[in-house]
Amino acid sequence: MAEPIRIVVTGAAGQIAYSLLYMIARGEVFGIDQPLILHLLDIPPMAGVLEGVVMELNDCALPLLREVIPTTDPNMGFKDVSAAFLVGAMPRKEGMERKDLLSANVKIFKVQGQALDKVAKKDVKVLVVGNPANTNAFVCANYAPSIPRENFSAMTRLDQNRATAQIALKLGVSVSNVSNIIIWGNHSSTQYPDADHGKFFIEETQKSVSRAINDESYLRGAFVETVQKRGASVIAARKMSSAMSAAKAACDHMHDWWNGTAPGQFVSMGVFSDGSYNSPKNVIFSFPVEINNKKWKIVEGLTLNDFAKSKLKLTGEELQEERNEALSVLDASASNL
Ligand SMILES: NC(=O)C1=CN([C@@H]2O[C@H](COP(=O)(O)OP(=O)(O)OC[C@H]3O[C@@H](n4cnc5c(N)ncnc54)[C@H](O)[C@@H]3O)[C@@H](O)[C@H]2O)C=CC1
Ligand SMILES: O=C([O-])CC(=O)C(=O)O
Repeated sequence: MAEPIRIVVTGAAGQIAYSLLYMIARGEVFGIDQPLILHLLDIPPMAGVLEGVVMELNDCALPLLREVIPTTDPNMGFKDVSAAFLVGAMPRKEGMERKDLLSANVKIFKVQGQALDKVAKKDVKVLVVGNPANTNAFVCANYAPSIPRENFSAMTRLDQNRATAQIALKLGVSVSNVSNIIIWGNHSSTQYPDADHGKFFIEETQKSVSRAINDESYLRGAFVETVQKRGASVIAARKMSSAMSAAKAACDHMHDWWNGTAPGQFVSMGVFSDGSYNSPKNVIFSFPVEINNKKWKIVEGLTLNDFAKSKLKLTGEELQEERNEALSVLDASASNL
């Protein structure tokens, strides 16, 4: 069997981690032949809860799990890790937008970027889940200059999964038959869920999602809004933000980054923009990507109509605003030292 690899989950005492740790430790992300050492990072007030999580992980008697290391020290949490799930951050409550969390959460990602830079493996794959995820990933990467920028990503896979599930429901097919639904831009209510390039299989034939649905007002209206507002709808119903589905999406994102995408299929990830599709450069923007040998590549050459272009412009502008606000929060906190 392979040598164990070290994986860190931050916010390990929180609700997303409670589902996520189990899925990782079962082998759902890195494979059923890959032993793991799990690092569980949280803040000092949660040290007692972390102990309980460690007990439960041990009690699961999972064959791949070689060791569990709970810690409240980022330098120990990130030491020699090959993959990092950055979940630890404050969640929003009813009535808030995700960007309202910016001033509270952005500082966490500065500290964690610095620790990753110092002690993680240089090829570490970093997935930021904590909100506002795109801007936090931008901050984290900027404080980890010795790690390539393409190793930092933000999670829009939950949005992709939500969008795929809505389309499957509309078509009356299984989600596993639907692919290439895209999330563009920010993990926020300005994101653009796009089914125009979607495909589905029925009776062993591949068909176009938009042609089969043939309802532009749905695809530009209710579909887009349902996905944009799904996080808020879950909060309104549960009084807590999505956790089980967020954990599943984090596993899907890292699984595909680690193992690659099938030929002709793409997935959405927030990654550093190179200006593709007229997006602003130097923000973490969600694009359709194909993955090979653990490297993602933006899918180029897709045709966007004027409606899509206007949506990409809006979400790109929001990301630029968030980035500028994050930088001013960090400047202000640096000058208060
Ligand atoms: N990108 C996405 O699609 C999604 C993102 N989220 C975001 O994920 C984050 C976590 O959500 P939940 O697990 O529900 O929250 P939670 O409140 O249940 O858990 C968060 C955990 O992070 C810990 N934490 C806070 N600061 C930390 C730090 N500096 N280092 C390590 N741990 C720290 C807390 O002590 C807590 O245990 C939130 O920001 C939420 O908005 C949630 C769902 C989907
Ligand atoms: O909506 C929230 O605050 C949590 C989240 O990011 C999501 O469920 O997509």
